[in-house]
Amino acid sequence: MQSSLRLDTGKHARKIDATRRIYILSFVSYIAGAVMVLFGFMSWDANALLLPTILFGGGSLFFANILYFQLTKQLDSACQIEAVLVAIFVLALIYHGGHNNTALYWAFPFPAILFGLLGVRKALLSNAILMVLLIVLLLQPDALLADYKEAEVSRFLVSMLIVIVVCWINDHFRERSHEAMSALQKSKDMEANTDPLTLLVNRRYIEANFAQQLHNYPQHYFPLGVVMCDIDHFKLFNDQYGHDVGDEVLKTVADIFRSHLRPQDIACRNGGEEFLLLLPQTDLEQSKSVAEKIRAIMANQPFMFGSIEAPITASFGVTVCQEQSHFQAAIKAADQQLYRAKAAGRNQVH
Ligand SMILES: Nc1nc2c(ncn2[C@@H]2O[C@H](COP(=O)(O)OP(=O)(O)OP(=O)(O)O)[C@@H](O)[C@H]2O)c(=O)[nH]1
Repeated sequence: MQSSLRLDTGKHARKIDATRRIYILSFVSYIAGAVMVLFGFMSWDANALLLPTILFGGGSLFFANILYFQLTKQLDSACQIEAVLVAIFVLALIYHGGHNNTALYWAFPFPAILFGLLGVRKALLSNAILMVLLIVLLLQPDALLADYKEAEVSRFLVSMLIVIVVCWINDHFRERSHEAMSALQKSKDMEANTDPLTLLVNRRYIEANFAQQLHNYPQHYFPLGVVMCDIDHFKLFNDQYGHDVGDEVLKTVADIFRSHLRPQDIACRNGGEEFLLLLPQTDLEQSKSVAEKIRAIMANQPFMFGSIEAPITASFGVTVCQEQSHFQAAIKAADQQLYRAKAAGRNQVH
């Protein structure tokens, strides 16, 4: 029987995070691409083609990458390609010096862009690589086309380092707080969907989450065996042994479901001493034989608790559901079958 609830808690958060990355990818590609092409025109000089080439080339590659993303929807690869483009562009621009040697100023937004595109760990690594390459490049002024002042270079490197560290701290704790919030939400959802006594799912889970699963993935579920199970004469048991011992019976019954149903089957505490078993891809005949197996296990294994040893039996109503729109009707039909099993003398499957 399924041991953990299938809840869509994290899915929504992941979707929002993907949207954030798509915004950054689009912003960098379209805006930075357009700015680079514009600067390419502005710095056009037939005798000095390197800077316009860097700018036109960079701009076109950014446009090509966003086109690649639009066509393939491969967000991870598009972000990784974008990060490589960003790094190459920064290095090329700093090597050249840009217009009037102003290239160093343009490097400052890129650590934040890398964090936005790649997530904390990969961004930290790529920023560290970028930083090392910048240091190697800038500490060999003779190898550069640009002409930076010594004081300018040292202040640039220190400020870049500060920007990277601040971005890293910011993103690291943003990610940690998201993880904590999503864990909290998950545990709240689990609590709301679980019966605290038996730790089986409750009716709320069936009506909200499971019904949605049926809608989303009908091929995984239908035909769906629907079994309603109710402990016989439970009131008498409670009256004779006390409510606490009755609780132990409910827990024992839940353990029987956990040990004897398949991982994909779902056992729900429907309320009181009534349970609903949902058996994916199981026809009526198979569902009846599952119910019969559980009935026999319960009937042949007396309930033991301390010095108490008492027989426990249950009655079962079985039906099968073929499509989502009949789900509630199938539960009702299983309930009517259960009523017949009770009326026919209990401890039986109908
Ligand atoms: N111990 C315990 N008892 C519960 C719990 N929830 C419901 N019950 C009891 O379950 C009993 C159900 O009684 P009835 O609905 O009359 O059914 P029954 O005695 O099992 O009789 P049949 O279903 O006709 O066989 C009631 O006495 C409820 O108090 C619970 O969480 N713990």
